[in-house]
Amino acid sequence: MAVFTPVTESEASALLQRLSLGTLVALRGIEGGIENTNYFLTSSSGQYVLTLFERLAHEQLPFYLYLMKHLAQAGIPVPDPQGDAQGDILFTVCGKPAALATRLSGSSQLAPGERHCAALGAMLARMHLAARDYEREQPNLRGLPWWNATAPEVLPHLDAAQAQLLQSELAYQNHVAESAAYAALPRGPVHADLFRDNAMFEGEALTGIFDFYFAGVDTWLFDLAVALNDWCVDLPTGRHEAARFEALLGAYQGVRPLTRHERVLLPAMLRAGALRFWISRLWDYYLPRDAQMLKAHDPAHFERVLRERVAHPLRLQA
Ligand SMILES: Nc1ncnc2c1ncn2[C@@H]1O[C@H](COP(=O)(O)OP(=O)(O)OP(=O)(O)O)[C@@H](O)[C@H]1O
Ligand SMILES: N[C@@H](CCO)C(=O)O
Repeated sequence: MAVFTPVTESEASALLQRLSLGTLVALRGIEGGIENTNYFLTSSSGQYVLTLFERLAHEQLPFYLYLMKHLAQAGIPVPDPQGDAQGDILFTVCGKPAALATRLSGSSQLAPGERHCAALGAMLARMHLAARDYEREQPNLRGLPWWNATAPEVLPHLDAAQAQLLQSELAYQNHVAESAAYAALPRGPVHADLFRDNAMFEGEALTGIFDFYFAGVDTWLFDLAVALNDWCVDLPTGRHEAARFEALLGAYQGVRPLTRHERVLLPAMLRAGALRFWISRLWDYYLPRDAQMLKAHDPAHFERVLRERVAHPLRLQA
């Protein structure tokens, strides 16, 4: 369970009062999630999620929270951070930066079919377009500079073959990032962590996407690759699953067709997406932080995905 910081009912009530959102009815810690403390909060005026940010600094948070607000106002179904009378949406609870956002209905579809993937792909493209006029700037803080900085911390924990893979893939991604094709990729605010557990469905209808706390300005193609690597993968083997892959990519392109450079670099970005989560999972696994109960994600999965993407690059027709 991801309750790193316990919140009392009186602390939650004080926040509700500040936001004029009625009186507290229920407060329940949320299991799952490995980054932040999350509670479902029901008040006399509605259902919300209270998040205490454990790793992110106060200065980084306005980018995420105002992005969510921007997207919500543009009609993208995302949690809408609630503001006080001054319009502030970032607060302090138990000494931690905190926000209260609307709760999405539905539940995550952890075994998605083609229709779920298509709904997600279309929404991802809509989200990219809706974020184009978002004015705040923040790089993807889990981008290439972070991979380069974090790899030396995890390398001592790897065997020789893993270390070789990590180092050669990093070298390849640094090389790609210096290319003219990469510089030509369209970019903007991206989610950067749009996994199955960060979307909600009711049946086959997508009711929303959430957990924007890895968002940043990066290439749209990287965001798409992260989603394809999770939604369209055979989990035991790490192989891509063609029907779901076509469904997600086709629906994305139904809203925003890929550019020529994006088509060329998709195989490289699928590798980049696998590398990003292999490194972060290694980091969480070998260098864990305190938690009441913390279940680290399995790093070996993204090692398999990366090996697959290197061995069997997907080619799109030019
Ligand atoms: N706005 C929301 N509406 C409905 N449910 C939510 C909302 N925000 C969070 N949740 C629930 O809380 C759980 C944990 O949230 P989340 O995934 O954001 O955790 P985290 O620790 O911040 O992130 P991570 O995915 O990085 O582990 C989700 O799986 C979901 O069930
Ligand atoms: N989506 C990440 C967890 C952090 O949000 C992972 O699966 O490793």
